[in-house]
Amino acid sequence: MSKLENLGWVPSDQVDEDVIARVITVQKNSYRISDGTMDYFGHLSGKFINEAESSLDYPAVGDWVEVHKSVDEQKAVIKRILPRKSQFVRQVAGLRSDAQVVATNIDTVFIVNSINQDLNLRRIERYILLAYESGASPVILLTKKDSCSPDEAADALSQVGEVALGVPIIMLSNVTQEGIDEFHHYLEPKKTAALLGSSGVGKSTLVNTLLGKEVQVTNDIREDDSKGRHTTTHREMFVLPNGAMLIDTPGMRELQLWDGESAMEATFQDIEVLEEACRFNDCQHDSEPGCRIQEALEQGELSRDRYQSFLKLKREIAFEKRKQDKKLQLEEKNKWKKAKKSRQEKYNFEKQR
Ligand SMILES: Nc1nc2c(ncn2[C@@H]2O[C@H](COP(=O)(O)OP(=O)(O)OP(=O)(O)O)[C@@H](O)[C@H]2O)c(=O)[nH]1
Ligand SMILES: [Zn+2]
Repeated sequence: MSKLENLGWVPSDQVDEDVIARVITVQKNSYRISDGTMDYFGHLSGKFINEAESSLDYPAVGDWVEVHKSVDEQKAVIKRILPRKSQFVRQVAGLRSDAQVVATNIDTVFIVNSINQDLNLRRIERYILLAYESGASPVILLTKKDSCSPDEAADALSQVGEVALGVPIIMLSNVTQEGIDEFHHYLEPKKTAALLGSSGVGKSTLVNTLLGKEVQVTNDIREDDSKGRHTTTHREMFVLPNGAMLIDTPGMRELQLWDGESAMEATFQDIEVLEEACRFNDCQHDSEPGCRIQEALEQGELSRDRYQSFLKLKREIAFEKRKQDKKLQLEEKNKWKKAKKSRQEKYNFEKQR
């Protein structure tokens, strides 16, 4: 068995495993990659940079890349990225619609919320949407079970169950360790997981108990900085003692929606069904008499908050899509301008001959 499989690689006869590695840390334009035996400093080949069309084409934590390794120097030239199974994309603030890939090839994403303070159903919906949009499977973790009464816990579970259709929900406590075993059950060897959730819900505490002190040290990277000193860089992808991988990168904490049309259907299956059942084809589900959505809202079958949240997310996605379309238009225009210029140059050149 190749060492790559310990990093989650699925053997394929189309790929030569000797030249494959996985990106474990990305810092600005420097990459750390691993082939399961050794870590390498990675940098992009000139061809790679030339051919990259957008920021989405650059390597991110979790990517499988084809490399040319130099074992002696622990360096590797990254030649291409293998097709991604899933990707989390973050938007970069600014006028132009631009995006950055935060993490890729994630099998399971844990949506972390604490039960006590601010259990926010709308935020959970949003995270489920993000998970589906990325291509990963969501699992919901409700933390700090120790800080609420059994009744409150049961209430939280039923509320979350209503918005998280078909998504596993685990309640746990880092203090009493209740539910931790069930959580571990979802961390499968050779599969990659990531944590998603607001600040303070207990993500770092979970990661620390998962890793234990010893493992964390081996997962840190020692490298020379520009002044020749050894500095320790925090690795962004860990191999857990049971062989599961965990991605913990700051970018995952700043995720926004990005082209989630199909993910909307998975997240709001109940509303999709109601919309389809509406007997008016082009119903705005606004005030039309006999509208199925309106009926469900009035009868309490569909909560008003959930419907509002659905509409809001839909608007947000439509807005993003318009922004992306504008960007595409602009790029098309530039391409055309370039082509026109080169035609002009060719013409001038031929005229001179
Ligand atoms: N009562 C209780 N407190 C917890 C539990 N888990 C974490 N905490 C506490 O909650 C606080 C925040 O936990 P962190 O693990 O730092 O939360 P985080 O999600 O990593 O937050 P950021 O690093 O800001 O994203 C800390 O004071 C923890 O001790 C739990 O299960 N029960
Ligand atoms: Zn309707």
